[in-house]
Amino acid sequence: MASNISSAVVSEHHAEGSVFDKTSGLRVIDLSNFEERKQEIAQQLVSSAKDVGFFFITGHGISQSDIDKTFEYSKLFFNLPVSVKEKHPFDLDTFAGWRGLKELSEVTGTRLWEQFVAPIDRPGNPIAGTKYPEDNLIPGFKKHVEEFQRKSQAVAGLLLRGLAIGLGQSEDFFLGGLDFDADDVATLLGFNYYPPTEGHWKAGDAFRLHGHADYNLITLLYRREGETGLELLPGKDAVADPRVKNQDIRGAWRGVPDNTASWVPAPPLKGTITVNIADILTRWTDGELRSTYHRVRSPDQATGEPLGERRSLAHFVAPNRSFVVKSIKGTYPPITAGELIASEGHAYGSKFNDPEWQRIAYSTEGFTAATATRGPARHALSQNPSNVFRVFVGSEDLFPEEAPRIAVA
Ligand SMILES: O=C(O)CCC(=O)C(=O)O
Ligand SMILES: [Fe+2]
Repeated sequence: MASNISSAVVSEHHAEGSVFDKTSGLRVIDLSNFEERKQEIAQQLVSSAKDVGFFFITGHGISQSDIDKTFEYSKLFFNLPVSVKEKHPFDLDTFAGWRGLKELSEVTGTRLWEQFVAPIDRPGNPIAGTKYPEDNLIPGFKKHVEEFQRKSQAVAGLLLRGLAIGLGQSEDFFLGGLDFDADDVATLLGFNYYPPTEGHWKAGDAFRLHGHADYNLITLLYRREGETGLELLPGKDAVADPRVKNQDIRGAWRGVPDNTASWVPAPPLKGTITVNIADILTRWTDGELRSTYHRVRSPDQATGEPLGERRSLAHFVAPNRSFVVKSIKGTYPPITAGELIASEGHAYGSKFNDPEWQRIAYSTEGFTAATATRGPARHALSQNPSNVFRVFVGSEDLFPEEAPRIAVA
């Protein structure tokens, strides 16, 4: 049984020792004493990975002070002036770098999210030396990112060993591409910053992060207590999405319409890391393990959610770029992890000037009463039914240093 979980949030202890979070229904998997318990852990991991593709882990050994320190670096980075951050722009080939509110608003339709995806800065990396601010601006930042990722990657190693065991493969089956010291290491630490919404929205009817599935192998998502908003769409994943061709699960920067019904809230659970299966693992396992769509909804004042800033850390664990991903049953053609990652980056890049894609991904199709009944959105939507997201870009005062590029009808 998980020891460091508050009994107030975890309800059911099932006969076989499984623990589930009451709010989200997600399984809480205790990784402690992995070597002795790996068969049991393996069964729990595979069950969750096949079912929702999301779960919480405890007994992971990452200290709260390491996590807190990484969140402190997040503050230091995002507090830098835009003129500094934009010197390290998002790179389409490696998925690393900074994406600001203005850029993301054009691609995703939301103006409530800023991201810095931090690489491991090895000399052989094509973007070596280009993605970090000068060390005197944030002393020790790059070094800390590497140390933190090394620890987090060790936890990912346990998860991948467990998943391999549970699938009847050799224990190191998924570890082949995870050489952290190689020059083509591709694992990244995503820093997400969602600005405060207080005074701008009265209800939880805008999205901080659009619905998406992660492009990488497996994600360890670090969140802060009380920072709600993450929602999942069980059953809607990379394989189930008809817009993703069955023979081609690769990054496509797919947006799932945010109006789709049945999003399940998954608030953070004290002492745990949230883990999700991502596209490369789905591809590798012929769709057996699910890369599930998820998003971050803006807080709803009516239900007392905090309206202040929100931050998260997404450790996007990925095989090294030269590693060839071959699906177990041969459903998908072999491809290098580097190509998969770059195709996701380029798909994102191609959205800049593609209004038709934005229309399909984020706006009206299937738009239902679920959103239409919520406060300001309803009114604004009635003014401009063509795109629900555009109605929120009127709040330029949120980001005074950025001029609005999208006209509000
Ligand atoms: O901020 C969150 O809770 C989710 C972040 C996420 O899904 C991502 O960075 O891919
Ligand atoms: Fe994600």
